[in-house]
Amino acid sequence: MRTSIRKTKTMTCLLANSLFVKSSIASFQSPKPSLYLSDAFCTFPTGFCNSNPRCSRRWFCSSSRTMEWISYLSQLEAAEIDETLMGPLGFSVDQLMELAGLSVATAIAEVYRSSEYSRVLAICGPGNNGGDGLVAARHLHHFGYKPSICYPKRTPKPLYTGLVTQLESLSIPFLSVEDLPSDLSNEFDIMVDAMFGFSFHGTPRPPFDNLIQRLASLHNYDQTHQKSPVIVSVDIPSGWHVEEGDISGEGIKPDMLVSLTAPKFCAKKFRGPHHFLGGRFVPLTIVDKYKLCLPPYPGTSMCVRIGKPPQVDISALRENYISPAFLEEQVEADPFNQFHKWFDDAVAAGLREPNAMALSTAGKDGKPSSRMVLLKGVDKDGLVWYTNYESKKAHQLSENACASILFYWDGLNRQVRVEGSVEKVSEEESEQYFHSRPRGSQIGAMVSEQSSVVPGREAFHRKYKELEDQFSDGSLIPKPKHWGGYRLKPELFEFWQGQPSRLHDRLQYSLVEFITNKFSFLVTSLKELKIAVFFSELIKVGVCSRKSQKLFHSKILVLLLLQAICYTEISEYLHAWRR
Ligand SMILES: NC(=O)C1=CN([C@@H]2O[C@H](COP(=O)(O)OP(=O)(O)OC[C@H]3O[C@@H](n4cnc5c(N)ncnc54)[C@H](O)[C@@H]3O)[C@@H](O)[C@H]2O)[C@@H](O)CC1
Ligand SMILES: [K+]
Repeated sequence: MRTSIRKTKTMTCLLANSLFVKSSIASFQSPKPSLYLSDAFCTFPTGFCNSNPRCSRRWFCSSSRTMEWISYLSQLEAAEIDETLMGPLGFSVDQLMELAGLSVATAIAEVYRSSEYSRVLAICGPGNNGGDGLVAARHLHHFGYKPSICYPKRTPKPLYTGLVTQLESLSIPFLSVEDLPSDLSNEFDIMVDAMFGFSFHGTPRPPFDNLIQRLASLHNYDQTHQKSPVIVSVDIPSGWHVEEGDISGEGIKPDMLVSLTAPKFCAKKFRGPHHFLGGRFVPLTIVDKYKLCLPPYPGTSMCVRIGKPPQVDISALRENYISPAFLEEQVEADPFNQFHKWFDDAVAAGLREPNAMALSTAGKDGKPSSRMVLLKGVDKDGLVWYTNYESKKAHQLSENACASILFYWDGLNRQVRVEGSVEKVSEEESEQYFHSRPRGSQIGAMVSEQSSVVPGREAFHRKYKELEDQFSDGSLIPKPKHWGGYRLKPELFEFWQGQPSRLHDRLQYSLVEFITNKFSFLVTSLKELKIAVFFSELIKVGVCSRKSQKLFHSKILVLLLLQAICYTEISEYLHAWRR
């Protein structure tokens, strides 16, 4: 496709503009919602509670930040579980420590990006809690952070000396207590408190008493609105009573607590914004024996947030996009090739569902609707997705066959907008794709009466089950008449690359602009042709010399040639468009 490319440097905040929320929304009177069949993209969230039927130790806590049903352990139980894991259950301390430290590092990385919080100080104690801190520091190094370690009471066991050697081989600096800068706030963004865990008792002895005090006093900076490092406590905020919490009220107030195995009783007193659970190794025997209620871990994650995420000031949410410049010289002449290039980048970056796109349509009333759908094909003819032909989008497209598609690839700071006209794909194409889908999805499409109010999930599931039984012999599941694909034929592509300070790069390919440019060329050249013909007529009647006559003839020839090229380009384009 031949198109014109236009580049716009913009200083507006593209996302903030489009996501602006009106505060008057609260006054909107909503009737009781009906249960609708959802659009294809939406996946049902997996339950958070693993609903252990054997769980009787539910903790109902009034704190809005704490999960209502999670189990908490006493100091004795924590020590017992530790012994059982490393005794009859066959775990080694190295294994558990590695998984615990990895959980801490992943929880940190989930909340505090290395681009903003790179400088980490891990203060490690003499026991296993200190070991977790050493392991977490190693993983954080590999995640792109710059950790330093303060490890004043080293344990001369092979496990710990090995961890130290591993860190030294990565050139991670070890700082003595004396070497620590007098103002920790200036030097570090994250303080990992890995001094004491569930075996702590009494009051902290030197040098940890002083180190704990220094961490506790960091919060004074908050009060003076200076930037202070965030504190991440491993398993227990060091110095807190394992069950009673911060008895004096003057202890460490961590911003993040990563409870390991299960939270200990003191965690009920945690008031920071980020409470995570790590240590994804608890076997069912332990769950049963201690009647634990623990949340399931999402996907392959090593940590899970427990407690509500903090309330945020939406207006303060902003990202400074750091990405390479996106210049005209670098782009493909054909927007489809450019799209493929960026799509491949999104796949290579491991982004989840890079084919997820927001589809916006509007019916004859002009009121737009958007929803996420999945791109299922792209070639020179356009972009294809499949859906229910009785859905709202289908209804709107029947009234107004134009749509806008938006891809947002977060990890790459990229957005692609595609606009154009839409038509149904052929029945054969829909049939072919329908039968390539998993049988469950094929039955789902038969069950679905999308965008209609359903009596309830029960009826919906019953129908699914009936059809599943009907086709359990593996026979061909017929494509429902109301199911098929759409193809958007692009008229405009806009590629957006986020840049620092909102100086984003946008490159636009516009077919309309291409045609407009070509026509304006034709009009100008026709005018010139008329003038040239007029003068060559004058020559015929002897008004001009023979020399000028030759000049006008060659001009006429050149103009005719250019016009022919222009006509060919336009007809090629129109032909491609009508395909
Ligand atoms: N399943 C589990 O039980 C797991 C436990 N792990 C970690 O292991 C921790 C428990 O480890 P440990 O049992 O080694 O104990 P800690 O790391 O909690 O601390 C024990 C050390 O602290 C010293 N200590 C205790 N009270 C003190 C005080 N008042 N002043 C100065 N020093 C004091 C002790 O002499 C001992 O050297 C957990 O909190 C957790 O971080 C993880 O590594 C993996 C799994
Ligand atoms: K700790």
